[in-house]
Amino acid sequence: MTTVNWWKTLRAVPSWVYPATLGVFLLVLPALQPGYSVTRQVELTLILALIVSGLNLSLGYAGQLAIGQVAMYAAGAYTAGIIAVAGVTDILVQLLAAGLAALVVGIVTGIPGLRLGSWSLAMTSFFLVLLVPDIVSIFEEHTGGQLGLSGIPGATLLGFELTPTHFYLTVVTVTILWFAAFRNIIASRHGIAFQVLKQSPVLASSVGMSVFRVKLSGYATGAIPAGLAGALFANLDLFVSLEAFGFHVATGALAASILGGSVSVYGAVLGAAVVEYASSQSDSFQEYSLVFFGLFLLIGGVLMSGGVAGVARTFVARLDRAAGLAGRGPSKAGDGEAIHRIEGGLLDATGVSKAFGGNQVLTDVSLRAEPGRVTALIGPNGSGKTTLLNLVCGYYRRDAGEITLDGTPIRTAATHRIARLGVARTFQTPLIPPGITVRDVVASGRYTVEGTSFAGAILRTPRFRAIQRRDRQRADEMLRLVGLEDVADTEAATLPLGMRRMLEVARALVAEPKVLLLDEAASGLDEGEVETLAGVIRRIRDAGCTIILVEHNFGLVLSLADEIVVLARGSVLASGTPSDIANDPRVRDEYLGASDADVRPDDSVTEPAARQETP
Ligand SMILES: Nc1ncnc2c1ncn2[C@@H]1O[C@H](COP(=O)(O)OP(=O)(O)OP(=O)(O)O)[C@@H](O)[C@H]1O
Repeated sequence: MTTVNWWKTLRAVPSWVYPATLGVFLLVLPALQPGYSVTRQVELTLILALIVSGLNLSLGYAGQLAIGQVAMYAAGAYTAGIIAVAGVTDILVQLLAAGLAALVVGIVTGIPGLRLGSWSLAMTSFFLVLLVPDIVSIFEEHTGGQLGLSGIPGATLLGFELTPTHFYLTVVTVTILWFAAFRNIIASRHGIAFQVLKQSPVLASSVGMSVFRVKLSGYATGAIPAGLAGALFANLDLFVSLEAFGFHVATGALAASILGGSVSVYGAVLGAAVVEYASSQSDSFQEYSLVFFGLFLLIGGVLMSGGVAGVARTFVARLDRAAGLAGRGPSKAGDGEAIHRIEGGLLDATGVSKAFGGNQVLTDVSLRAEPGRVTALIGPNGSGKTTLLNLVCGYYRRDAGEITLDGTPIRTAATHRIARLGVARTFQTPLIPPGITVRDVVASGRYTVEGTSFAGAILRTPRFRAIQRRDRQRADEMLRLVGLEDVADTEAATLPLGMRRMLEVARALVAEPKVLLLDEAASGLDEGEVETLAGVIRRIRDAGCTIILVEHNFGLVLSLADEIVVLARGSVLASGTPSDIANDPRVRDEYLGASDADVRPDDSVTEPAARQETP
């Protein structure tokens, strides 16, 4: 068998089989009688892996810079220890209580940290770790203060005392179950939502996500495994002391996360294994642990971009390419793809004004976009086109004027609520999150269509599976529409600009919006790509969608638009049909900048003379 065939055989095996094999090996390990030190090493590694996985979830996937996992670990350990001393020795009850305690700490500290924005969460979580000794001292009577919490009775399960082997099996089982849950979350739309949010809150809200809720759910969910780890730790030595929750542990967890690859599920186990093994090897490692952790951070973060998991992914991608398993190139935009009827909405902006400080960007601008029509918004650079789109989407608050959708005023400035009303958009610079496939990028546009819970995602309920199937189906339809079905499994961020622009159109369209805002969707495309885009826009329009097209490509505008609104210095200079606009001398002077440009409606695709590159 050649190397290529070996690789193809390995890749044909479902990816969950590899971690499952490791899980089974750890479960049968006691039968090999490995000795106390090995089982203890495995237990400590898995406890650390649980903490690190929480960090991967909140920091790596959801992008929340916070290192409070150690405080949640402490909350879990003390909760389990205290209730055990009080007589509740059942490990299941302790795990539940510890997970809940950690979740509460995550929510209570996450709300102010995230509400205040910027670096607040990082600072809050930093102080949280500093607060642990004080809180332990305040409740000294229960926690044992500086002396530690001793006298914890051995754990039981449904009335039976756990032997050391039983306890080892409990640690392995809890870790396997959590990692299965973690993997299911990451592979679900919630995991994709975290990555969308990490790429850009603006993008997240444009597909209807509440940025605050998604951030909080990422941060708080990451607390749960730390709490479970705490409960297991309390039962390991039946003693809990402050030493286990210091900064060196927080830094060790961070080092393990970065070394294993923070944007990965199983990288947490790998990173934890390296850190735990190194810590157990010598006393000098313990003494200079911060220096070593710093080294691990450098190796994982700088030398190996994305840690060991990142290196492994690159390696796999290379072997896939060599074996011909990578996606094919783009196909022709699918003329045959049936596009559903879209209920377009009537978008009416009246007398809209907006100033940034002393800079009056829009003055008394009105625009009416109707279903089944393309309304183009054109004008020189800086005339306020994108600002108007941003006011429609709720990114900015208008100073004056009214914007209505089907007669209902859009009063809220919450972008995700406006997106849920049926307003979708693309961006001047495509916003495509790294690390997710083309299909998942499109499916992320359906985040608010048919809600699914975390529990549904973890347990893979029939409802969750049905919604996931529909997400994939609709995403594939959109990909066929824009001609990207052959690259559906490719990492989206690696696509060239033209394909990323098409991808944004597919993502915006997948939730069947009433109004589609296209912000310079043809910018940077070659002639063939512009033609493909024009075909797609016509089909969306014919399906009934309301389209507002901000575009510098005057030829494209003339060939596509049913109505054109020309902005100049923040005011409407002219509006009318393409031929009205093409023949309007004011437009030719102001916008085209050449009275002899002689642009006719049937002109080929050309850039206006006044076009300057936007930064
Ligand atoms: N958040 C902001 N803060 C301050 N000024 C802003 C902001 N957003 C836009 N502007 C200003 O508003 C004016 C209009 O910008 P806008 O991006 O809306 O123009 P545009 O017509 O879309 O230009 P282009 O064709 O280059 O994209 C510019 O002078 C810009 O500097």
